[in-house]
Amino acid sequence: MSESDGRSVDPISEIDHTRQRVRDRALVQLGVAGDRETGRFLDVLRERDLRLYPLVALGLLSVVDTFHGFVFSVLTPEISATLGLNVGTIAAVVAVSGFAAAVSPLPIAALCQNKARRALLCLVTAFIWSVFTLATGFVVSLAGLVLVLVVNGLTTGSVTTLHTPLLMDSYHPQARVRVLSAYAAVGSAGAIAAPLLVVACTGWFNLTWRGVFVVLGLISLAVSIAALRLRDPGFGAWDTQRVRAAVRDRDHQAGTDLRPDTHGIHEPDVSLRFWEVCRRLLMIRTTRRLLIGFSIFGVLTVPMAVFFAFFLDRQWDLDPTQRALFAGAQACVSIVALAVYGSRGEKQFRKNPAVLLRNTGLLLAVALCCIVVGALAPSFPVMAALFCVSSAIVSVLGPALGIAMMSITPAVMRPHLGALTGMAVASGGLVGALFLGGMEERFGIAGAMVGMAVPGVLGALVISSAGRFIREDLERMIDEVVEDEKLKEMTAEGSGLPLLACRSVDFAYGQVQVLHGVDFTVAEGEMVALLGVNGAGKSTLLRVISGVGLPSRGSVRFRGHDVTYIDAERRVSLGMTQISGGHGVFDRMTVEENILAFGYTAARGRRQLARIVDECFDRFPQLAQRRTQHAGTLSGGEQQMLALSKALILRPRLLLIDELSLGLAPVVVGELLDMVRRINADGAAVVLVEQSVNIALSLAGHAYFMERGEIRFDGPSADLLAREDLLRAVFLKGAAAGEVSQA
Ligand SMILES: Nc1ncnc2c1ncn2[C@@H]1O[C@H](COP(=O)(O)OP(=O)(O)OP(=O)(O)O)[C@@H](O)[C@H]1O
Repeated sequence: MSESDGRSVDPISEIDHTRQRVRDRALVQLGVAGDRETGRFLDVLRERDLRLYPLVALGLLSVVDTFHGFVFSVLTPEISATLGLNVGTIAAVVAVSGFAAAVSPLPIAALCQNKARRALLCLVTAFIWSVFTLATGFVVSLAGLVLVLVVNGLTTGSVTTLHTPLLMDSYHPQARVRVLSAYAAVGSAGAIAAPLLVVACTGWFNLTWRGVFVVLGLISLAVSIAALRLRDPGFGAWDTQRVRAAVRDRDHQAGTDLRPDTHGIHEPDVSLRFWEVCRRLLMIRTTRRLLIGFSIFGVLTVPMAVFFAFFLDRQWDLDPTQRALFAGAQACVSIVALAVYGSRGEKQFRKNPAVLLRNTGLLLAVALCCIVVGALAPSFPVMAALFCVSSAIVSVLGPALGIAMMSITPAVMRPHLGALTGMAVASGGLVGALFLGGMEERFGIAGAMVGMAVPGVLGALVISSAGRFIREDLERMIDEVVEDEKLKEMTAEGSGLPLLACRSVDFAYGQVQVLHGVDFTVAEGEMVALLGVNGAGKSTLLRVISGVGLPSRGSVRFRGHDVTYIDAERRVSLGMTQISGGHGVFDRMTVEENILAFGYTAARGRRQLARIVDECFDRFPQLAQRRTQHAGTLSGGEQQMLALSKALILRPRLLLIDELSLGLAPVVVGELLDMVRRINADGAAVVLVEQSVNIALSLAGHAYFMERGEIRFDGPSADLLAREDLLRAVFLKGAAAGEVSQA
C-alpha cells in the first residue's frame, strides 16, 4: 500500500515483516526443524514436565471402545439364539450401529468447536459406552439390542474425532510421531487383549455372552474411572499458541490474551461455523490427498480383516483358534513395527515432512506387494510372513498420515479433521467391502486380496504426491496464525486498520489460476477504483471479497476479522454488499418485489420493511413510477439504479460495484455516479471496478491496476495517470469500443 495518499496503517507489510521474523521459529514449533535431532522419548517428556498419563489413558479408552464391537461379532451366534433373532436381523442392527459410528464424529466435533472440552467429551462418551456395554448383558429384546448398539456406535465418534487432536495438544512436537505410534500400538495390544478376555470369560469362567458383556463393561468402566484425570490442554498448547506467543514476544508477555477490537462485530458473527470449517479443511491440498489415503487405510483395515479371516479359513483351513492366534501374531508384529517406526518417522517428519509422505506412499506400495504375493503364495510360512509384514506396514500408516495432516491444520479445527478422517476411513471401509465382495464373487477369495492392489496403488500414488504440497501448507498455516495474532496486536494497540485487507490471495477456477498473490486494501469510507483489461481478474477478486469464490491461498479481512471462509450471505450482515454489473436484479420479479427481497435481509418486522420501501422510492422517484414493472424489462440504466437501491437498503460499510457503466449512455452513467457519490458520502467505502479509466479516476482517490491476476499498480489515482505503460492497454481497448479516454 502506498504511504503517499495518507491511508491508514499498512497491515500487510507489518504482517510480512513479522512473518519473516518468526517463520523459522514457527516451523520448529510445529515440529519441522530441518534436522533429525529428536532426543530420547522419555527425555523429551521429562524436560517439558510431561506425563505418559494422557497417552496411556487415551490408548486404553480406545481399546475398551473396541470391546463391545469385538465381543458382539464373536458371540453373534449365541446372542441370536438367545434373543430368537435371525442372522439378517442381526446384520441390519449391526449396519445401523455402523452408520451411527460413521456419522457421530460430526456432532462430536461440533460440540467442541472453539471450546476446548475434548477431554470431557472423551470421558462422558467413555462412561456412556461402558454402561451400555454392561447393559448389553441384560438385553432381552430386539429394541434393547438396537439401543445398545446404536449408542455404542454414537459414542465411538469421540475416539475417531478427539483422541488424535488431544494427543497432539498434550505432547511436545518433538515427540508426537512417537506418541501417535505408541497410541496405535496400545490399540494393537487391545486387539490381542480382547480375544484373550473373551477366551478367559467363556473358557475358564464358563460365562455366557451376557456374562462376557458384564465383565467387559466393568473393565471399561474401570478404565473410564482411571482416565478421569484427563484434561484438555487447550487448542494448540504446544504449537499454534507458541507461534502466537512468538509473534507478540517483542512487545508483549507470552500468554497475554489479545482480543480484537470488535467495533460492533461479535465474535460469533465472524467465527467459522461447522460446515465452513469442514469446507475450509477440504480446500487444503495436502488434506484432500491424505483423506484419500485414509480411505484406502479404511479399505485395508475394515473389510480386509473380514476377507482375510475367510481367506485363512478357505485357503489354509485354519480353525477359529488358529485364526485368532494368527491375528494375535499380526498384532504383535504391528506393535514392534510401530515401536521401530515411531522414532524413524519422528526424524523424517522433523527433517522434511515431504519425505515422510513419500516414504509412506512407498510403504503402502510395499504392503500391497506383500498382500498380492501373500495371497498367491503356495507355502504357509511365506504367506504368514508376508501378511504379517503387510499388516505391520498398514499399522504405521495411521501415525504417519495423522501427524502430517494434523500438523498443517489449525488446532481448533483438528477435531473437525478427525471427524472427516473418521468418515473417510468408514467410507473407504464401505466401498472396500463392496469392491472386495464383487472381486470375491468373480475371482475367489485370493483374487479379491490381489484386487486390493488397484485402490492400493492409487492410494500410494496419492499419498506420495501429497508430499509436494505439505511444506507450502505448513507455511500457509503459520501465515494464518501470524496474521491473526499480528492483527489482534495491532488493533489492541489502537492502530487504525483498513476496513478491508486482502493478503496474498490466490484463486483458481478448477486448474486455471486466475489470481496470484493479490494484496488489496480499502480504508474506512474510501472510494477505490479497480482497473484493468478484460480478463485481468477484477470480477474474480470481488467474488473472493464477497465470498462467492473461496481463495486457495491468502486471506480476506473485514474490520480486522478473518472472513476468508465465511459464507457470502453472512458477509452481507457484516456490512459487505456486492452489485454485479448487468446481473444486479431479479429479472422476473417486479421492481417492488426486488426492493422487498433486499429489504428482507435488512428489516426486522413489517413496519421497518414498509419504511425501507418508501425511503427507496423517495430516493429513486424513477423507480417508483415503475414499481409493478418486471425488473427484466427495465432499461439498462434503470436496472443499475434498482441494483444500487440495494446499497441504500442494506447500508453496507463496504460496497463492491462491478462495471456500473457497462453499455450505458453517458447521461445515465452520470446520474448513477452521482448516486454512488452520495452512498459514499453517507459513509460507505466503495470499490468500483471499471473499464473506463475516466469514470473510475474521476470518482476515486486511490486506484489499483490489475494485469493477469496480479496487482501492477497500487497508489493515488493521480499517479496512475502517469503510468502510460499500464493504461495504454485500457486506452486501446476503450478506443476500440468507441469510448473517450483522455485521462
Ligand atoms: N466461472 C469461470 N470459470 C472459468 N474461468 C473463469 C470464470 N469466470 C472467469 N473466468 C476466467 O478468469 C479470468 C478472469 O476473469 P474476470 O471476470 O475476473 O476478469 P475481469 O478482469 O473482471 O474481466 P472483465 O473486465 O472482462 O469482466 C478470465 O480469464 C476468465 O476467462
